[in-house]
Amino acid sequence: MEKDFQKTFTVPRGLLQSQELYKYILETSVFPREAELLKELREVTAAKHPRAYIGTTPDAGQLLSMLLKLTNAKKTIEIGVFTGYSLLLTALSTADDGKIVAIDVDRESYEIGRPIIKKAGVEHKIDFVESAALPVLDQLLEQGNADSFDFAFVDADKENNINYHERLMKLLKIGGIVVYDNTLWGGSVAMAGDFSGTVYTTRTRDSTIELNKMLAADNRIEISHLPVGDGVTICRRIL
Ligand SMILES: C[S@@+](CC[C@H](N)C(=O)[O-])C[C@H]1O[C@@H](n2cnc3c(N)ncnc32)[C@H](O)[C@@H]1O
Ligand SMILES: O=c1cc(-c2ccc(O)cc2)oc2c(O)c(O)ccc12
Repeated sequence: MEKDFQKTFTVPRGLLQSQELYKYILETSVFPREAELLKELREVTAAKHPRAYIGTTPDAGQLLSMLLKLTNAKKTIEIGVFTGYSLLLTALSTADDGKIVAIDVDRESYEIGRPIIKKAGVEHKIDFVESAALPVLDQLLEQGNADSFDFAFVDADKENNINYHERLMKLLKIGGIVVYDNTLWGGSVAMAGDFSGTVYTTRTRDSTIELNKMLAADNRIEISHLPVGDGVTICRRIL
């Protein structure tokens, strides 16, 4: 259990004071409520993928699921699929006629989780696009999808988040939600120093700091920045 925990979670303490507290939250409030197929997907990822730790954490996933249900989201975008944890969770949290445009440069990782998505009976909601995300977002805009999406989850190359944000501000409806993952990047956003040679690279730390400043100053959105998982920022488009 301890070894699996270390392998799956990059920041074994999450962002909390102690590993015990993070484990307490997971074991008390998250794992007992996690859908069996999500658990299975997490386990298959840990067994088959050497970088299993980059998957969305189950506590952040639980928040995502709550937001999708609260907003009754139907038309959604996911940027950064990996093996499909947040994608399956989105598919399970939206109505049967929900649609998800799921974008990732890496189809091989998606294929690890796909049999479980099939087994869950939700594959019909998913349009997986194997591509870099920026041109796909531009294409969606050119094809007349402005102001039409209810929800977006962004969890890919953190250096492009500011570029994704500009496109998403056009693609989302007023009232639509975009959630950014990793907005505290292991706590490094508030630490001085050089993170090169660690998972928390300096380049990504610096672009996360830029993103956080930009989101805080953007009057088109309301935001809530939370220390869940690796840091999650919820933005609601208001203009
Ligand atoms: C952190 S993982 C996503 C985790 C996923 N949300 C989950 O629940 O497991 C980041 C993913 O972003 C993808 N990615 C990186 N750069 C990308 C880009 N420019 N466009 C689309 N996907 C990209 C990577 O291939 C990787 O699968
Ligand atoms: O350590 C990581 C790395 C990533 C990552 C790497 C390469 C890409 O093209 C995209 C993302 O993402 C992570 C992540 O989302 C996370 O929650 C923890 C760690 C990492």
